[in-house]
Amino acid sequence: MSIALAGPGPLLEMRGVNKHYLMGESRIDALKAVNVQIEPGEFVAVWGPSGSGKSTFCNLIGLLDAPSSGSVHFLGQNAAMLSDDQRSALRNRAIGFVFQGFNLIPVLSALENVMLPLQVGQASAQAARVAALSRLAEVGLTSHLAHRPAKLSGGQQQRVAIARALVGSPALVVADEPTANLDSDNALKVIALMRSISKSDGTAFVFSTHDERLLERVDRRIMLHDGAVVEDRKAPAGALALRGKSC
Ligand SMILES: Nc1ncnc2c1ncn2[C@@H]1O[C@H](COP(=O)(O)OP(=O)(O)OP(=O)(O)O)[C@@H](O)[C@H]1O
Repeated sequence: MSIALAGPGPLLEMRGVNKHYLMGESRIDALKAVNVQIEPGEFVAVWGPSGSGKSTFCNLIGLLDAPSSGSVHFLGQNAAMLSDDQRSALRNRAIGFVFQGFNLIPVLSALENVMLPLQVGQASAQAARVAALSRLAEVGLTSHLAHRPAKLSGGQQQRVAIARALVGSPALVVADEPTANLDSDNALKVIALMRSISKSDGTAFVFSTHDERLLERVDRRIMLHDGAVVEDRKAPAGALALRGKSC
């Protein structure tokens, strides 16, 4: 069950967001005048060429970084109005992350990796174990609970990472290039898995990719070019239901 919105409105909103980085004397405009709303349960790809701003976009919607100007609103709250502690608490409670390099802890088993976010959040070991077992079953890894990451394939490691992102029942999962280290078969499987969980749990997923083949599997695609949104398109009604059958 996902966390409910405090009131009516989108799950996440970027309003007039600009983000620049300073590199010595030069300034890099990584995002320019971005206005985007993400609704609860949406399954969205952010795509574009290298350097177009996808990681910057993911960092901002995950409340990992702040815009240079404009604002990011999550669950009805302007992230800039929160203290660092409040922002961290909101992020820990309501946002899950999946990374390109999986970022699992090598000395922990699959089960322990998935339990960890809840244990850091003060849940009892028993409650963390129950939730982690359920999420690992959801990603089809019940038979690999005791495996350490090195004993898992790339696709299996990313499924553990997805289970870990979901274990706290977030409202939003942000995945920055989750398929970049996977072969095309595993990439399609990981996207199909994320989409199926998004539909069954009502969790919004936003993932970045430069792989156009994955765009057929999403509800909505947002294209970035040189930091600007140049396309924001929803899939035609019914198209995904047909495609979903072949996932
Ligand atoms: N911490 C940083 N300091 C300086 N410049 C940065 C920083 N992070 C990103 N940039 C620059 O901002 C622009 C957007 O980068 P970003 O990583 O968001 O793009 P991307 O689409 O994710 O690229 P890729 O697909 O190669 O990962 C690029 O020009 C990049 O060099």
